[in-house]
Amino acid sequence: MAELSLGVVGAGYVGLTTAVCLAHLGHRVRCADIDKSKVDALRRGEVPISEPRLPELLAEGLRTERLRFTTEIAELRDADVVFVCVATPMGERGRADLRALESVLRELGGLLRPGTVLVLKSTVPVGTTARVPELTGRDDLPAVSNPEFLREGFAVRDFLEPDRIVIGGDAGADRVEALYSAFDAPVLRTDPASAELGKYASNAFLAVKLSYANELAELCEQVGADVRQVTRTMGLDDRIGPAFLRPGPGWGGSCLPKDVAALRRSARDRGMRFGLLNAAERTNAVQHERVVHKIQEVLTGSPYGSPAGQRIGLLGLTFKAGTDDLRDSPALAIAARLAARGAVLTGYDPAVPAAKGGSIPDLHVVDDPLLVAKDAAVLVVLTEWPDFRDLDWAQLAQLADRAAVVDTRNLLDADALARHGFTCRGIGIPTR
Ligand SMILES: NC(=O)c1ccc[n+]([C@@H]2O[C@H](COP(=O)([O-])OP(=O)(O)OC[C@H]3O[C@@H](n4cnc5c(N)ncnc54)[C@H](O)[C@@H]3O)[C@@H](O)[C@H]2O)c1
Ligand SMILES: O=c1ccn([C@@H]2O[C@H](COP(=O)(O)OP(=O)(O)O[C@H]3O[C@H](CO)[C@@H](O)[C@H](O)[C@H]3O)[C@@H](O)[C@H]2O)c(=O)[nH]1
Repeated sequence: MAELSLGVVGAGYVGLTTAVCLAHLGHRVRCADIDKSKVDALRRGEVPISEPRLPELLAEGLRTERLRFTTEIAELRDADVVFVCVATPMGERGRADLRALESVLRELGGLLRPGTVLVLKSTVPVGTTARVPELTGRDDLPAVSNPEFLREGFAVRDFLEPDRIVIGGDAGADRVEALYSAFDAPVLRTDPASAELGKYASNAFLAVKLSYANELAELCEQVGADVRQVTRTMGLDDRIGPAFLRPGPGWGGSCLPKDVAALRRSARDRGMRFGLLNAAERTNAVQHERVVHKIQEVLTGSPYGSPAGQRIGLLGLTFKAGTDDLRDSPALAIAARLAARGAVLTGYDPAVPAAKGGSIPDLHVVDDPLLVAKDAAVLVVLTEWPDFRDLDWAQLAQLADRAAVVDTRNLLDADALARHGFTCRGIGIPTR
């Protein structure tokens, strides 16, 4: 297709990935962000987040001069299509906070040429795309909802090889579809409301599935079953599928919690109680507490015993492996609960340097897993980094006060750890 001039607003996980990938596909892309230090870093070819392939694609875009970064949104005025990718975090009473998005749309309304297509890639509540004329003050800017489904840690891969592309809208939708013509993925053309809701519905379903797995893990412990075998049994049924059935410390990240809350709230605003979402959220909060109880049981012999004054070593701080993102991390939620009860916490994460972790309250972040083990009464695996399997567990056993592990991701080989004298308690599996 003919090379288009594209604009992207927001250079975060979604905006930066969109910008570098569209430049990679041969388009001229201007990416605007209000964060000057981020823009300066990107111009130097430095990627502020940890995502495979982003550095190479950024370098390529800068080298070919197809990709440029700016703090001036006005530089997007000649674009044929503008992708809006700013954050829509959790706001009051669970509602999506649309202030950044609304302000961007107002600004764009003051500068774009008639006919420029506005693409909402940010996750937005039903009805937001329909409000674009009101927010821009223009009726000559076609608006399309094109939700993004990429996962952190796989951002580039998921963008370039998506499971599906959803394009909600009428005017302008053909031009957006053409941008994706090189992709081998089903394209769903929908109305804007269905596209917007499809995004929330997908994330909320994943959250429900995870809460189900976490609750099931608890039942497994009660009845003496092994959740790994139970979920394998379920996952081999094509109708269920094996993904998103691994129990853990709770689901987190910058998307699932805020999107479940926003969907629940938008149902509530229309007089509907979406009970399943309430239950999934409640189960998630309970999961944090279950992990704390498990740790307290290992420390004191009782799930309700106090961890005050005890040294606890945390292995993994990010919300999942493969990312350096700490936003809404269950690991930090659990750390906060333990710290509030007087535990003394040290943490290590391969993606979180001590300098960056310095801002986490009540947690001393170190750059060496051995320092986490030193004098610890228990080690807690909170993120499923595969590197943790290969730690020098013999040395950790020598450094620790007690050789005890709570493995909230069922990551470690309990038999191998037992050879070094460790007891290892997982989630939903028989204790060794
Ligand atoms: N992170 C993900 O994995 C992911 C995946 C799919 C969809 N989403 C959705 O995409 C949206 C963006 O998420 P994200 O994680 O990329 O956010 P982010 O916080 O990583 O990035 C947002 C960027 O927007 C910039 N920004 C804020 N106001 C601006 C303005 N007025 N003008 C220009 N730039 C501005 C910020 O400085 C920041 O760099 C959200 O709606 C999110 O729900 C996120
Ligand atoms: O079997 C599993 C799978 C995931 N998780 C947890 O679930 C959370 C979310 O994981 P994931 O969905 O991989 O994270 P994100 O990168 O935030 O991606 C989700 O949120 C994005 C933003 O909307 C969407 O685009 C993606 O499709 C959607 O998967 C994390 O805490 C994981 O540790 C588990 O506990 N067990």
